[in-house]
Amino acid sequence: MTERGLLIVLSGPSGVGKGTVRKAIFDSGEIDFEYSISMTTRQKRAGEEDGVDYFFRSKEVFEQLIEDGGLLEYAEYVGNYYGTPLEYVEQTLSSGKDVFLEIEVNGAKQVREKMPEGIFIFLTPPDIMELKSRILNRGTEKIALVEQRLEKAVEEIKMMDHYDYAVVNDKVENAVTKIKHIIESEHLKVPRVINRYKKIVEEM
Ligand SMILES: Nc1nc2c(ncn2[C@@H]2O[C@H](COP(=O)(O)OP(=O)(O)O)[C@@H](O)[C@H]2O)c(=O)[nH]1
Ligand SMILES: Nc1ncnc2c1ncn2[C@@H]1O[C@H](COP(=O)(O)OP(=O)(O)O)[C@@H](O)[C@H]1O
Repeated sequence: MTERGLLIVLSGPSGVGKGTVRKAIFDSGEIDFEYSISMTTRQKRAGEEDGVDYFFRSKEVFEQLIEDGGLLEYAEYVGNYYGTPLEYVEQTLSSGKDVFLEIEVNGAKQVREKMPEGIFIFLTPPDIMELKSRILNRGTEKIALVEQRLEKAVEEIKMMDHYDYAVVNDKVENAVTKIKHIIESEHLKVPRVINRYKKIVEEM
């Protein structure tokens, strides 16, 4: 039997740098994982592509998928739905590959309940003013939305104690190094290593 892949969940407030850090880990080429593309009802931003950044869908399509049980988790975030399609996650983990989710905190909580064997990593900003300046610098949100996202961030940071690891995103390289170490250490945990040996013995 193929050993199930690891489920890695990276969460944290909007604008903290989740997308930047995830892309940097992926681009380093040192860690192998499949990124689960989320579905959302929010408007596509300039430069975003359907099926790459998100599956951009209508509210009706999204709500139908909720009803059909097609989402591992979902959340409403500043007026839009965001969710993780279940089938892709399940098939990829079953095929032995690691899956990486980059989601907000309410979704991460649901995943923790359904798949407690996952690794839950919380990415934190060095401080709240730095978070504000990152959201402003990114320039993707209107000022009222920036305020809403910041208010939400304060609530989100309080949920840190539901996670296995907390990583400060001071410099992207630092956060990337730490997260790579976390993933590598998880692969070295004895129960996983024993499973690998069992597989070799079975095949002998
Ligand atoms: N629960 C959940 N949150 C998601 C999902 N995909 C993205 N998010 C989160 O939703 C929030 C808003 O995403 P977005 O509008 O793309 O803003 P950005 O991540 O700040 O660029 C962010 O915290 C995302 O990490 C998902 O599938 N499920
Ligand atoms: N360590 C960092 N130092 C400075 N700026 C950063 C850092 N990480 C990310 N950023 C910038 O902050 C903004 C938000 O990052 P992004 O990855 O979109 O966040 P999230 O996916 O958490 O919403 C982007 O403009 C990004 O370039």
